Order: sequence, then C-alpha cells, then structure tokens
Amino acid sequence: MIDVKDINHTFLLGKKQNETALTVLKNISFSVDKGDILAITGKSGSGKSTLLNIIGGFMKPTSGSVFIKERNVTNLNEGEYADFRLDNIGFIFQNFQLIPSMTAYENVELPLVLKGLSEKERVELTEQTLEKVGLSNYHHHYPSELSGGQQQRVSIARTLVIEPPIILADEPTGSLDSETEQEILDLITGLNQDLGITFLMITHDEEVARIASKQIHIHDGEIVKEEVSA
Ligand SMILES: Nc1ncnc2c1ncn2[C@@H]1O[C@H](COP(=O)(O)OP(=O)(O)OP(=O)(O)O)[C@@H](O)[C@H]1O
Repeated sequence: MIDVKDINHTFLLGKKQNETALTVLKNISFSVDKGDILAITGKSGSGKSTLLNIIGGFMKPTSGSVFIKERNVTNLNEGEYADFRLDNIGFIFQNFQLIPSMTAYENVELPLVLKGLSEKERVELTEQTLEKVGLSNYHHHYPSELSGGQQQRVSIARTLVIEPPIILADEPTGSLDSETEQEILDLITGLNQDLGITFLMITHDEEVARIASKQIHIHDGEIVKEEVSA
C-alpha cells in the first residue's frame, strides 16, 4: 500500500553562499501493507518526523520516491497532494491540533465542509464518527473543556470522518498519561482491525510500539533494524 524507495534528505542550513548541509535521511526504503500498523522508532533527532512529513506530502525529499496505492506521490504538486490527502491520508498529532474556537462536533465536521458534502451527509457522518470514538455526549464541548484523552478522540474522529485508508500518527499518545494512552491505543487497534485502516506511527515508547505489526528503527537517518511481529 505504501512503498518508500531510497529516500535521502538533506537540509541546507544558514545563509545562501554560506550554507552547510545536514543529511537527516539516508537510503530509506521500506514497504507497508494494507492493514499494517507500522511503528517508526528512534531517538530524538533521528529523522522520524522528517520521514513522516515526506510521506504526508508536506516536504519533498532530496531524492527518492514514495508510492501510495501505487501512485508516485513524490511528483504531485501542493494542490494535487492536498486533494490526494483528503481522499487517502488522515493525520493524528501529539498535541491534537484541534481548533480551539470550534466545538468537538464542529472540529469533526470541518473536513466534510472542505469536501463539500451536504449538511444532511455531514450531520450523519459527524454523529456516527463521534459515536465510534465514544464521544456522543460531548458534541458541544470546546477542546478546552475536554481531557487530553477526549481531545485526542476528537482529533481521531476528525481524521476518521473522511474514512481514510491510511492514518499517519506523530506520537499520538505522547502527551497522555499511561491509562489514557492505553485507551487511545485500544481505539487505534480497534480501527485497524474493524475498518482495516493502515497506520504509520512515530513513537519512542515501547508500550506504543507493542501494538505494531511491523517496526522500523531509525538511527542517525538510517534504518538500523526492521522487525515484523509474530
Ligand atoms: N526544517 C528544518 N531545517 C533544518 N533542519 C531540520 C529541519 N527539520 C528538522 N531538522 C533537523 O533534522 C534532524 C531530524 O529531525 P526530525 O524532527 O526529523 O527528528 P525526530 O526523530 O522526529 O526527532 P523528535 O523525536 O525529537 O521529534 C534534526 O537534526 C533536526 O534538527
């Protein structure tokens, strides 16, 4: 479903004419099958977020290609990638990235507004999705009126509402306590098993990596270990 082929990435730092090059990804290749949960592990600064940003189309790699559903997405321009994302890729972030001035319901409904769905379709899908994440009674709450775990559920619902086949998650439980972390991991595992959603997840937490079907470990921009769970 996702094929990452020979990705290299170098940042140029400093002023023009006086730049220094920092290579943060070296010859990264791996593939993810439909229904996998892939954990990308590695210490701070190893290049995990850069890799996820490249796969999510927010950055172009210096060289190499990413194929998603057999399409070479590295060649897409910004607008084309935005359309591709809306149909194929959801995102979950450590700090939830909800819009504070919108209620839980409005946050979840937003991608459907962007997709141009009718109000009737939006109501149905938004209500169903909030129910799937266990937040039927929280439609009118603003993010500041919700716990961290509830906010992450809203952010998962916001991504789920467009029914993406793939979800990219950057430390999805990084700011939650261990009990809440387990609830969110159960939700992710359930979505993977029940809806067949493929997850790519950055984590430095062994507990989180444990739910993965496959793990790649990055050190200084290189894959140094690849493991498939039994
Ligand atoms: N926009 C940028 N410009 C220059 N250097 C960058 C940029 N983004 C990241 N880097 C550098 O690239 C390296 C890899 O960063 P990256 O954020 O991918 O690591 P990470 O493994 O996700 O770290 P963390 O776990 O702390 O989030 C770091 O040395 C970082 O300083």
